[in-house]
Amino acid sequence: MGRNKSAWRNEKKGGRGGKKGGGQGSGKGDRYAYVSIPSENAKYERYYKESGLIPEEEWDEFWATLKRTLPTTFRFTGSKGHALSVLKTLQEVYVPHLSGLTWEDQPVSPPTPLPWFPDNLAWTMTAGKTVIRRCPPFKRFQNFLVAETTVGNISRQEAVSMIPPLLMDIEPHHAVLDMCAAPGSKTAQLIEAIHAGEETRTEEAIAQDGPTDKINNGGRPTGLVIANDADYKRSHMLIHQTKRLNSPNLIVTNHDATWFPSLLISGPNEDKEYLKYDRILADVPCTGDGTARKNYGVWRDWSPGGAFNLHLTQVRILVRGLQMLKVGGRIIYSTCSMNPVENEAVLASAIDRCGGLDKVNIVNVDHRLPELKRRPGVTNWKVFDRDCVWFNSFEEVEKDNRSMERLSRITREMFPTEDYKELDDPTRIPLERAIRVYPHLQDTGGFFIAVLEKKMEIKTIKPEISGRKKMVAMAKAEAFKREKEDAAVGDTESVEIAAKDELDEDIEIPEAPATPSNPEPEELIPGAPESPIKRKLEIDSAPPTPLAIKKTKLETEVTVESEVDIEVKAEPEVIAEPEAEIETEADAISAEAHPMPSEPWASKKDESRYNTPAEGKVGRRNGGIPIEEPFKFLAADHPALNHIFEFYSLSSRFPRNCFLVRNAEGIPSRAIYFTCDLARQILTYNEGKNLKFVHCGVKAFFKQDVQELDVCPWRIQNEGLPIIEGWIGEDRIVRAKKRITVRGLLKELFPKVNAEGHEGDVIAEIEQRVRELSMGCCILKVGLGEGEEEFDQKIVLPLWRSRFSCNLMLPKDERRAMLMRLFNDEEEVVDSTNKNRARPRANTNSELPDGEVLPDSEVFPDIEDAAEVDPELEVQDIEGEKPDL
Ligand SMILES: C[S@@+](CC[C@H](N)C(=O)[O-])C[C@H]1O[C@@H](n2cnc3c(N)ncnc32)[C@H](O)[C@@H]1O
Repeated sequence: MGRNKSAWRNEKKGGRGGKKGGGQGSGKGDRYAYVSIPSENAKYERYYKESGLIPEEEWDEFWATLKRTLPTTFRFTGSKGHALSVLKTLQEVYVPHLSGLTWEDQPVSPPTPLPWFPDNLAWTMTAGKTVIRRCPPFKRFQNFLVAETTVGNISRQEAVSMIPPLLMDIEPHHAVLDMCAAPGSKTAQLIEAIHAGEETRTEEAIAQDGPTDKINNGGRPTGLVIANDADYKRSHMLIHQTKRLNSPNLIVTNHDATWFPSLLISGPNEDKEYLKYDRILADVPCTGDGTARKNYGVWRDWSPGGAFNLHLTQVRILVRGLQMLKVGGRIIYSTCSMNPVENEAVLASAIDRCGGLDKVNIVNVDHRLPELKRRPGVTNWKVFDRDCVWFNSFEEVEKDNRSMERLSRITREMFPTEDYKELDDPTRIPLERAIRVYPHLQDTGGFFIAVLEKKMEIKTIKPEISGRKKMVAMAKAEAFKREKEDAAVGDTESVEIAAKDELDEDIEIPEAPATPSNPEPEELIPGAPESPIKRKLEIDSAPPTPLAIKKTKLETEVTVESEVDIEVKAEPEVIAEPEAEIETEADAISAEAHPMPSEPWASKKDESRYNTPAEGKVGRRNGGIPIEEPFKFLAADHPALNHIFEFYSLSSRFPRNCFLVRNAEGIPSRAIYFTCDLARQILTYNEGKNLKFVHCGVKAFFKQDVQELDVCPWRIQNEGLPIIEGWIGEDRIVRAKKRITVRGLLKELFPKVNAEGHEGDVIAEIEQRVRELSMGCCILKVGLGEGEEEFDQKIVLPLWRSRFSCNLMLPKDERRAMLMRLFNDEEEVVDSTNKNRARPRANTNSELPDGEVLPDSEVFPDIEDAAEVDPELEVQDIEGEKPDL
């Protein structure tokens, strides 16, 4: 945020330090002009120039590309049928209008698909911000992108960041762990993969007869994604980022991935066992030096020591992931760094610790994504120390006579061993199977990816040699040596033994990662506001908690002992903060999850999020530790569920045991959430074990104030609708075919039920059917029509039948997105009744004229969520909030 702002401010001022011109396609219309940020860092340049990683003949192009602003890339939500129709709109409506344009006499390119991404589902766009804001066809395109992003059909994501999930081959039954998930762009892809093909499978399942549906689970996936991040606030960004996907197959956790706890689930014989994952993503914290094209902080803060700091944490995360993986399962290790110390050295070290190639190997993925230009992982590299001295081996470090403090963080594991270099040695680790993506190859950021497969259970983990302990040992040894030399007595052998003892001791107690009481040297952790380096720092500088104290012991368990399933015992109880409240908090700190305010298609909502400091709405805390509401499952025969199943004639094949609420009493007082069976097992079997679950479940039903006793107060939430709609009985369904009906319902709030034959009768087609319906929630199903006036796609929307009107329960931004997509209508939604303006303070309907029911939570979703937790908050917030009319 800060970085980009300053970058653009600099540009307006004429810039400082940035080079001008050059590069392919440079011109006013394209982004291919050097941006005037100080894209200079002598050490960074020297490191990559002298590293030998980039062939000499490619250097100029590599370096020039790194200095250019990254093109904007975005992705369609592949698992949603809806999103595919949005892709069609892009291809058939927008691209033709954006082709062949010039701006200020310069050609401007239309968006094009990323050649290596399957099914044209990801696109790249080089048009600059000025063009997007000022050139009318691009401006219209921007509106389209904003609208579709808001409703979850499009996600803005850096191109290279899309690669790891594509190599995971996730299937709907997989248990997937995303160890370092925030802000969640890859998590979204993992969730989409879990839900791939669900729409078709569900339709087939619904069409089947029969009382039970155990085998195909009603078409729903049986797998699960667990998205974890060690940073509490960032773990809540995950909720925000994934919310648009409405997945019941998601749990968000907040643990340090180096000792991610083992989770109990049902075993095959009614017993319990620890969950092992089919797929794991370890997209670890890194220096992020491949992100210089979008992260100004890299230019400002890159230093050779950054990689040393992170190497050990990266190894530990990967080793813990390998422990938790099923035999035959795959873990993807990735970073947005190009430095071998954070990449190949980590792979080699983790494989070695796990027992070598018999246990874990690197999978050859050369044939995958054939259009992706890449370079193989390196088998030989040098290490550049903080004084910009190159070392070819650890022996050279040991011989160096500069102060130990200067060399302390360099460990043997950071170097290639001789056998990596022997390409024909079948026992060496095939590091060349990893993927290196360099910016100049396909106009992207720099990235590293490796796919690892677990071949056998890992029984023992080889210990690590800690840099810090080594430093102490070596410093002591050196001091001792000097002492001896000074005294002209002593033998060098005893000095070596002293050092060795320290190193051995190190094996017993691995080094704890940096904490406030164990800070990193400042030079090594520069704090660029949005840099990944800063992100690491944020975690390290979190207030000390009992959790941090516990770390050392648990890390010892992970890295030294045989594979022990970790059960967290000593952490203080952590209870969920009310989600809505935290989302607000997370909104303010979101650095990466959303388009930056300066992004041309960042929505207003996103911009305000960035402009709002994280203050005011602080969640409840217990001694600095966030308080989370527990997840309580409703009994299958709970009266609220009985009422719901009866009112909506919900099929008996729809599972009743996966509904939950978020309060300690387990009372369905406001919202009822739905999740999958594996998530249910995890949340119930691991309850009371101090695990930090921060999110699970899709809001399926919400309790509405109703005027009459026989009206079911449980209305279907829009986010839960896709999961439930197919199982609802005909009694609560209104069917339509005509475009005019859909448009009218989207365009107008509270259209009259009794306007038959009068002007403004927007629901003529369904009026009779709506009159027959009893009051309350129902669903509108628009079928596949063939006539000219009919719709050619399926739509299902929640509808509320009031005494005098029927109203779609959709937030305005969703109405706008649909109006734009389906009818190319960019005009405002109308409220012909004007009733919202006289909206009462609280969300009671009794004060409304004509007995209308306002779907409050749809108009004010955050407020209602917050109100669920604290009734006082409800009144205060509603008073303070201005309806967006
Ligand atoms: C490179 S980012 C992950 C990006 C993410 N996978 C995505 O695609 O949006 C690294 C994340 O790791 C988190 N992190 C840092 N140290 C961690 C640890 N020890 N355990 C778990 N997460 C950690 C950071 O908070 C940060 O969100």
